[in-house]
Amino acid sequence: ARRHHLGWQRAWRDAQPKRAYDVVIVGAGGHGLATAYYLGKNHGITNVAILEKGWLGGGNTGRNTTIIRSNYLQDASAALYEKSRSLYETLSQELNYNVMYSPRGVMMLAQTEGEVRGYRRTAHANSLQGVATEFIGPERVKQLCPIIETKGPRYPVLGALWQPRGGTARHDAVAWGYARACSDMGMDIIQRCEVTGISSENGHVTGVETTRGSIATRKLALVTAGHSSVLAEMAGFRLPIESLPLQALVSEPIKPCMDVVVMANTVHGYMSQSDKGEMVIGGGTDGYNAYTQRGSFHHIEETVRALVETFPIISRLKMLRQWGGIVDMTGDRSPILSTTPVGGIFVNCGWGTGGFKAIPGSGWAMADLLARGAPGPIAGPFGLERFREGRMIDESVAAGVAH
Ligand SMILES: Cc1cc2nc3c(=O)[nH]c(=O)nc-3n(C[C@H](O)[C@H](O)[C@H](O)COP(=O)(O)OP(=O)(O)OC[C@H]3O[C@@H](n4cnc5c(N)ncnc54)[C@H](O)[C@@H]3O)c2cc1C
Ligand SMILES: CSCC(=O)[O-]
Repeated sequence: ARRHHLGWQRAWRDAQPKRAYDVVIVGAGGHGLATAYYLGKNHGITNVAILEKGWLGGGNTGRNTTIIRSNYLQDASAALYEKSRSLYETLSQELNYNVMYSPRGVMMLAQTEGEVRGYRRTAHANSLQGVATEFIGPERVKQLCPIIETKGPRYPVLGALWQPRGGTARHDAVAWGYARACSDMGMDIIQRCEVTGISSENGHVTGVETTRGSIATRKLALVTAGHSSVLAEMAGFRLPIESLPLQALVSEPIKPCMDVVVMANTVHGYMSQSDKGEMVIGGGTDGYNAYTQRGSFHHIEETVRALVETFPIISRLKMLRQWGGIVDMTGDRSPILSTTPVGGIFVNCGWGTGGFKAIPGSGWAMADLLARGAPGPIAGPFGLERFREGRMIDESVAAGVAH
């Protein structure tokens, strides 16, 4: 019983930093942990440290509204997000950890004629990309989600882009599952260890300064979401990223009333119901750059008011909790998986408001880039150079809610 009891409690070692590693990853969020996991699993590289200034999963990965989908427009996005969505399908088995993946279906409402045309276009693109989506009419929307008012006076529901195998997963469990697997492979996850400086020699990285001492490495991955520009500045280069708060809120728990995810870009909100019964509600980013992770009253008003015509039931709900994260927004709303101007330094960032769904696919592609020093087919289009070349991968419409 004692061994079993200890086995149950064992999650990941609270490792002490060594003086040097083959690879150092800054940021123990979902993307950093998944990158480490696939480095070990796909490439046999395990002399790895994942450095986290707070607690693992405490950044955006532990603060998001957990929507998983791959119904983006561009071919490069479809390859990345569909790889990720398909890895989520068996992630619990892969990690032997229940990440509670729930393919309950995701719909993006069309509430203007422009959105009808836009989502029909995306549905056609998805069918060419091997992503299973379809454009459905208002009757089907009502059948799938009876609490929706499809005949609202200002924004009637004209249809939706429907992805049946989209859904949600438990965000903490995704981080914890990857962390335990990395620890079991002998990697060191070092929490409460902030990177405060990055050293290099003759244009190549040599190590990092941290609040727990210096650590040498010749291969460094910066995976720090809203703080990516801060880390890049330590290394002496800049990133085309803006950091803004993105907020979310949950209502008091109520009886099951919604078993799909609904996103409404026109009114700028989205909603699902958690397994505990809370309505999980999100909207757009705050209108200014900041590093706060707090909620704000005006946001409740803005987001709930936007959704109340489409979901009248929320007008009588009490809101329970509100919070924010710091999202790393690129101009084209697509991520950056890339080498950098400093030899041996790589970045995985720019996931903005929609990177939770990409964690497994991003980790897979980033591990490949780190192991081989050059991007594979999935990471290839997402290099930093696209911003110099003007080769945008424009997903500003497909972003969760148009930001
Ligand atoms: C409110 C909200 C709702 C969202 N909803 C969704 C959604 O429904 N679906 C979806 O796909 N995406 C969603 N997202 C986006 C998604 O959460 C993020 O894109 C994703 O979690 C980013 O993961 P990450 O690992 O890159 O970053 P994080 O999880 O933020 O991890 C980065 C880590 O780096 C650490 N760090 C920073 N600086 C340092 C340093 N100097 N030294 C050491 N460590 C450092 C931080 O502490 C942090 O833990 C949402 C985001 C928010 C905020
Ligand atoms: C925060 S928006 C969620 C998404 O991109 O599906």
